[in-house]
Amino acid sequence: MADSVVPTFGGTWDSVRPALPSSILTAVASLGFERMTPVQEAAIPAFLQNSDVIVEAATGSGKTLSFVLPLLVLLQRATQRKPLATGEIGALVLSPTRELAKQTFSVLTTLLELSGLPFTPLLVVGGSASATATADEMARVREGAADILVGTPGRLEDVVCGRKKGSGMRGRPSVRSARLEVLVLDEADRLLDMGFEASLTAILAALPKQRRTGLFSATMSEALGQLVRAGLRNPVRVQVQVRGPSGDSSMRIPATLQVRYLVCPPDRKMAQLVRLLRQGHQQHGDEEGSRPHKYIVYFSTCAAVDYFYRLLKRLLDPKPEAVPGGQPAMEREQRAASELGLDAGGPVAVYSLHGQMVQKKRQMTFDAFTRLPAGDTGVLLATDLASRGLDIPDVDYVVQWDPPTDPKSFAHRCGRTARAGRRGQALVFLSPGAEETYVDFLAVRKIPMQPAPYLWLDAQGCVTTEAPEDAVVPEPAEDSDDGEETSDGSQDDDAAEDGSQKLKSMRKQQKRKKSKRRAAAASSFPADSRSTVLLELLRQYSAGDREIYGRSSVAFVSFVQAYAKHEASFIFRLKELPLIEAAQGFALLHLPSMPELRGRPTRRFVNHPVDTDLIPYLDAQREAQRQVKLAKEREEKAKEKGRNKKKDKAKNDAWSSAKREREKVREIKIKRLRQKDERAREQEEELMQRINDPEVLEALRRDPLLAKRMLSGRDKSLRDAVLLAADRRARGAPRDAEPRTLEQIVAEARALRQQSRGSSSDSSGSSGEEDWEAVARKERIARKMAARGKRPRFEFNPGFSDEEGENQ
Ligand SMILES: Nc1ncnc2c1ncn2[C@@H]1O[C@H](COP(=O)(O)OP(=O)(O)OP(=O)(O)O)[C@@H](O)[C@H]1O
Repeated sequence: MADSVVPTFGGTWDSVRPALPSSILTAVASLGFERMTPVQEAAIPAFLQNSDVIVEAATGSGKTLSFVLPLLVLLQRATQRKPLATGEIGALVLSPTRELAKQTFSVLTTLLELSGLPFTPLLVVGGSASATATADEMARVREGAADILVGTPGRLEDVVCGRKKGSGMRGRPSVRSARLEVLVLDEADRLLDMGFEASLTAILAALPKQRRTGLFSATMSEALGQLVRAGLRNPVRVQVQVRGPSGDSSMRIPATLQVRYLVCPPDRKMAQLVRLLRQGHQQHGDEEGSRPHKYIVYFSTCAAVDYFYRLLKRLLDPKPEAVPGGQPAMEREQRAASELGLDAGGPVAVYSLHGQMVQKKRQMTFDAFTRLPAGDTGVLLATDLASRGLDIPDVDYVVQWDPPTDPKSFAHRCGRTARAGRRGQALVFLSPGAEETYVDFLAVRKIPMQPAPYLWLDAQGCVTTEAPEDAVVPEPAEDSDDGEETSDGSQDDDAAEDGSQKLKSMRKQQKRKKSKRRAAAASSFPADSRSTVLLELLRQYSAGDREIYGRSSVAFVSFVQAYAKHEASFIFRLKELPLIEAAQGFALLHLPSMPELRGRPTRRFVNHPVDTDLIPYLDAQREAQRQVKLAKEREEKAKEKGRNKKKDKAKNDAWSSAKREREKVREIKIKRLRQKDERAREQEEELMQRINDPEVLEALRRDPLLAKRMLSGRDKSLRDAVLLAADRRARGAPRDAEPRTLEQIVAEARALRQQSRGSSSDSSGSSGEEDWEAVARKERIARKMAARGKRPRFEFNPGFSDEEGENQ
């Protein structure tokens, strides 16, 4: 990359008023800095004149020196008459991340060494590389060996406010801050965000009101609402803006930074990234100093960084031990990679950096990437942990795989390149559709972007911006990926009956049109077969290495969750994100089960045929451990199955015996009923023989209502009548000349019954009762049989129907 320094510098150091001490002038001269940057020129005098300052200037414009130099000068002034006592601190610098705190600490240490000023700085950050380092740090704080503390809010709160680690309770502060002269909040807008609220409030409360406070950031105006919390007094606002290319508008990014965007479906991002890395080498060959060789690629989540780190490492810098099948397999893979133009320019060193890594590894990665040998190509995959303040030398290109959740981070991410007058490039991938409005959104925020061309591979595997002739634009997809229905409009015609329905129908139509437009936008990209081949290659990596496979779904799910949390949610709408393409872009073997995929056209996603349980770890020891674990799980499952079988059997047995019991009871009941029926039948037959007395039958026919009542068992008198008739016949009594009514017959029967009760035993009565029950039963049976269309076995027709009887 060209080292050309754009003339963005101001006056010389000795022109500062009030003048900087000679020790400081010597120090900056030793650093090789001949002139001040515009922000230094404006902020240093303001801070030195005992004003609180709020400084906003583009990334890489030299803000660190803008506060470090005045801090040293103010501290020197304050301690000239009365030096700081043991345990007293004179200045405090707060940074949002450990990396940034370390970087500031290093600048401070260098300046102190070069200037010979008698102050001792101390770095106070969490997660020290070793327990010894932490103990050492604390011992130095206790001994009062520090005049200037630089650190992160959490740890500084412990030291300044005396919070007891872990308990959250206050103890005795490790330092005395009554004579604190200068407080600096670097990346102040981030520190004033909610995440640091508690620690920051506690620290500010512990510091004296009489102090100089400086707030510094590239996106300071975003935090203006919270400034009052920082306890500033009549602050001077320093805002350094950059002239745009047309000279009329101001920009929030360095003039040497070219920011571009590429609209492409999410499944093309990987191919674009890889081609971008290769393009740099291709355009500039090995001509040292002219080609980009240091890239940072930002992802929204730690899991995505972890996953893509493994994929890219295997793709761009393969090692035989990282390939299943060793050297021969690696050579085969390299041949495939060569067809995709991946081998041009030699290996690319891949690094990863995010907040979930242990501090030691974080530091090692950071150092390794910072000291990447000249001429080597390196890519650092990072989260926003590395977006602010980090001054990594010679970063040429910043790629944003996803736009940041917090829009403020966009400028900070881009600002890792094009620092201190160097040139740099930044690229952000946007999905077709709603995300394209991000360009206007950033333009309003004074970050202008230009479109970037889509990168292709020609027949020789070289990166080109020309689409190959055979690249065909596919037909728009039938099903849109936004979960909205795409029925034709005809069915809505009926719905437009009243006003509200009309409105509803119009809205539906608008929605459909929008969704079709989006689908058309997504599918208007010519097919890129080699991008698909690349994704297939990555899927193969995943299918052969559990280390990669295990992280794939987690990365994708975390990406989707982060997407849903975008602060610019009116642009980044999960509903409109083509999730299936995004999953393909993550080279997933199968879609994870997640609620966000409900209603999406998942049929478009082709699952990989591999049995995912059989995917091994390449590390033999880890795989052996997994196998042991699997065996244990299988054993446990088998045992569980056995236990379940027993349980099931017991359950089944219990159920069967209960069933048997129920059947037994039923059989007994049926048997009893049958017996009862049999008895009833016999009784009925007997009764019917008796009732065949023509006189009784006649009477029954004549008085059907009474007959019905009696036969239905509500009046047992008929039974007596039958008995009487039987008696009369037995006695050979003559029939009356006049036909008798049923009532007369019954009355006679009753009288007779009374007589016979008086003279004979009760047994005859009881047998009579049984007969009458049988009569009632008989009548019921007759009715049932009639309903079934059968004739009763006995002839009995009292001459009425139920309905007639009831209705009368
Ligand atoms: N006067 C100067 N002349 C030349 N280089 C300078 C000068 N001042 C600072 N630099 C260099 O510019 C680079 C960027 O400086 P610095 O890290 O202070 O930027 P910054 O404005 O704090 O950026 P950010 O907003 O990203 O934190 C550093 O490498 C630093 O050494």
